Amino acid sequence: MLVHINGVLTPDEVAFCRSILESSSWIDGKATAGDQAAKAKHNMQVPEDSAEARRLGELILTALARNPVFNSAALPLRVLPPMFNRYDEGMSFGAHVDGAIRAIPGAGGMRMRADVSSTLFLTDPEDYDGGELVIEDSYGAHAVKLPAGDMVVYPATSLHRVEPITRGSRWSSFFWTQSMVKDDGERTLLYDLDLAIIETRAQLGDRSRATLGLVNHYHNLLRRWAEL
Ligand SMILES: O=C(O)CCC(=O)C(=O)O
Ligand SMILES: [Fe+2]
Repeated sequence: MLVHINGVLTPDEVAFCRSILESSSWIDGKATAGDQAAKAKHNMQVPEDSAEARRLGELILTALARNPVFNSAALPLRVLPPMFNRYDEGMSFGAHVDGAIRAIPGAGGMRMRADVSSTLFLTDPEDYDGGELVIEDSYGAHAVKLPAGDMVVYPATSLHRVEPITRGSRWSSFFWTQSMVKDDGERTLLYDLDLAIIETRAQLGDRSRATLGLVNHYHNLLRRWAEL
């Protein structure tokens, strides 16, 4: 399931992130990629352990914690500290799949499973050409290019790529989430059910038996599928 989440960061937060990133150091993005992905990866990243990445990462984690759509779609158990990348003219990231298991920085060798991938856009679409994030699923390929502050969430199981930049520069934050529900199909059912519950609550109120029944069903499915 591919979900577009509006306004994860406010315009002020985007501007703040961009001002910090402007004075950060940048390294070759191959530093954090596995062997196959590294060959396809032509971009720049802020070093994971830099003060700038940590500070902005905290800001994004706080924004995610308050975002109901992210919490419903990803059902996060752990979120890896957000990282920051940039593609200047001519840069791209060819087709690849994200590694299944990642080390949690500073957690004494603890690792987590990457179930959900996210890109949070920090550049508005009119400021660059190319740079679409193209995600493949059983319905075909989806090209995603969102306003600054918006985010796309997609299953880490999908092949994806970033098209070459032909003008300007595309900045974003990207990160992985271990979900309480590792299977994308089950997560999608829970997300759709949550949307139906929101609609039912609005139309029938919280005291209706229909609302109560659906909420009961939601929690019972989550109880059945969640791994903590
Ligand atoms: O820049 C993006 O939108 C995606 C980055 C990506 O796919 C990755 O770093 O694995
Ligand atoms: Fe990726």
